[in-house]
Amino acid sequence: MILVVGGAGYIGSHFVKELVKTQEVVVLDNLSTGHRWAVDEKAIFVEGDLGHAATVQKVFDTYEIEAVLHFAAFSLVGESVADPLKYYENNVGATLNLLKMMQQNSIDKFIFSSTAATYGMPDVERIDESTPTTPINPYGRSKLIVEQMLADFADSYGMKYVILRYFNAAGAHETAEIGESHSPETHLIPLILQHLLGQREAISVFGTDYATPDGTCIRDYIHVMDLAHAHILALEGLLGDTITTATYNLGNSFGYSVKEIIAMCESVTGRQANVQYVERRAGDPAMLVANAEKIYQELGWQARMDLQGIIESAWAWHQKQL
Ligand SMILES: NC(=O)c1ccc[n+]([C@@H]2O[C@H](COP(=O)([O-])OP(=O)(O)OC[C@H]3O[C@@H](n4cnc5c(N)ncnc54)[C@H](O)[C@@H]3O)[C@@H](O)[C@H]2O)c1
Ligand SMILES: O=c1ccn([C@@H]2O[C@H](COP(=O)(O)OP(=O)(O)O[C@H]3O[C@H](CO)[C@@H](O)[C@H](O)[C@H]3O)[C@@H](O)[C@H]2O)c(=O)[nH]1
Repeated sequence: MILVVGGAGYIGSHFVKELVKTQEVVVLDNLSTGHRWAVDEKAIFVEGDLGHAATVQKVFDTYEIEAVLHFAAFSLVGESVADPLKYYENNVGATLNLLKMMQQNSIDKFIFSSTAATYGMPDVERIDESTPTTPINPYGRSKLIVEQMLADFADSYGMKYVILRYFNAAGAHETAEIGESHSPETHLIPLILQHLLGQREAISVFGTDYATPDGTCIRDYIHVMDLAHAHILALEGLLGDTITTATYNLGNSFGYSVKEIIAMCESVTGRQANVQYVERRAGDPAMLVANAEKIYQELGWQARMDLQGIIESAWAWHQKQL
């Protein structure tokens, strides 16, 4: 049995849909930002908080858990700057509880959802795993602290782990049964598509004076099912004892500016956006683009969906929400 913490969230629920094809799955989620409807019906669902020791212990007592995948976190850069306590409490404090309960129950296989935000503002075109990690916002720091705890736990307690540093997740499941559904929504692609569906008056571009070719921020967008497949490979590696500890970037290795994303959304939907140029958002680095060669070399993982495919799948999902 595999435990997926945060499996009712955007990325976790897409992973669960894939995992239930081959494994028995328990999802633990407090539904703070996730949705019960997003959890595949083949998975067992437990509503509860990973920071609550008795809740986690009950899951470990009830099910024989071989490995834990940890997707649960707060993950908004701007919010983390406004309210760091919220981020350290949930992303570090509650995660420490989960790791402690795993140790007490002799569960030693762990996959962690980390982020490109751990790199901060690196001065490289493509970020690889050896790029220094100097996060520039509390969200990135909260994830890096967990990464460092995992390394210590591996050294001292023999914990086996895979850290996956995602770049910007986007897109929806091919069935359009699940997709990105955050409230409030803050992510660029869903905001543009909601605007193009008439649900928002305009799309704001945060900052036009970055040191990038068109002055807007550049990000590397990766399809949520490509992320899901990488987790399957990582899990197979841990369960098959071919991985003890590993850290991988997960991105498409292409950078797109905010303006380019808006243009691609316009092209996919055949609709014209009303764009407003506003101030920078706190905590945003100018450019984050992955070098994802390591996971290709070691696990054979490659992204399958390009930007157009990502936006087409997201568009299918958003249209279905009307
Ligand atoms: N979305 C991205 O682009 C992106 C990029 C890099 C990393 N990540 C990381 O990936 C993970 C998933 O992101 P997402 O976009 O799916 O977020 P999400 O908010 O949709 O999902 C997080 C899930 O965790 C649950 N959760 C949060 N705190 C919990 C707690 N204390 N106990 C139990 N459940 C709890 C929420 O209810 C939600 O279902 C996060 O760890 C995030 O930091 C996301
Ligand atoms: O209305 C908007 C929303 C966003 N942006 C910009 O679009 C880019 C992407 O923003 P967003 O979709 O909010 O994602 P990020 O802030 O890049 O963060 C995501 O990607 C990170 C990894 O790169 C993850 O760690 C985070 O969890 C995840 O939220 C950024 O430059 C934003 O400034 C706008 O210009 N207007």
